[in-house]
Amino acid sequence: MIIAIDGPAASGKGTLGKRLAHHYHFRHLDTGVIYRAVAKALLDIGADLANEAHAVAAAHELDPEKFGHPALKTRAIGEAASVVSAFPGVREALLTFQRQFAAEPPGAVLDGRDIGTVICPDADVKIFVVADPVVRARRRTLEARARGEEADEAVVLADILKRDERDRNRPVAPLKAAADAHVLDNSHLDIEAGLKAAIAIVEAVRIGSGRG
Ligand SMILES: Nc1ncnc2c1ncn2[C@@H]1O[C@H](COP(=O)(O)OP(=O)(O)OP(=O)(O)O)[C@@H](O)[C@H]1O
Ligand SMILES: Nc1ccn([C@@H]2O[C@H](COP(=O)(O)O)[C@@H](O)[C@H]2O)c(=O)n1
Repeated sequence: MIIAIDGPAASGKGTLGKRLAHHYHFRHLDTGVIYRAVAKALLDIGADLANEAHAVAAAHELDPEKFGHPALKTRAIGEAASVVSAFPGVREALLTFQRQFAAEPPGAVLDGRDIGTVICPDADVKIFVVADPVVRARRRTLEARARGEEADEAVVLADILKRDERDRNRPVAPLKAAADAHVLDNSHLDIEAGLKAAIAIVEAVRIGSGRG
């Protein structure tokens, strides 16, 4: 089974994806870290983020062993990732890795922006996670502060809105819900309640498809 989770910045995709994968004993891939890793590789060597050829080369040279690097979490890398992810060549370079990850048994949960629309259009279950931007900014600010970073909620909100705008309006693989996605608004749900709602969606699909 493949579960595709998409949604805007800081909507809780990764948190939900990780927990859903744990619940079903599936593998989990936060695809945002891949684009963040491309951005970090470019920033580390002082390359111009606007240069598609450099970004494509960096995408081809990625080392998945480094996807857990804590520096990938920063706001600056998220912003840079949003710039390089708009290059069609970068997305093309990363397509096979994501599809191969999704195809391996026993099942996979992938979260990102284009999982249900481009990477796994035939996913068994598609969930589009949303939350009020102010709620998302508050959660992200608390998360950064818990890591010991300074964070201003208004700046975080502006950053989230800017990134969503860019991700929604790029010509290739824009952020959007697949036509057959289930929208899950967690603005007023805690993490456990969000997980429960997602499991209910997955189970309804399994029962409907005769696999329950
Ligand atoms: N339902 C929830 N209730 C409260 N906090 C939540 C909930 N879901 C996620 N969070 C918190 O919100 C923050 C953002 O969540 P998360 O990193 O999962 O979002 P994301 O959509 O994966 O972000 P990104 O855009 O970076 O991929 C984290 O601090 C997480 O713990
Ligand atoms: N499937 C995806 C996942 C991410 N992106 C881009 O990367 C940026 C960072 O992603 P996070 O999930 O870690 O916030 C994001 O703003 C997107 O531009 C993507 O294009 N496709």
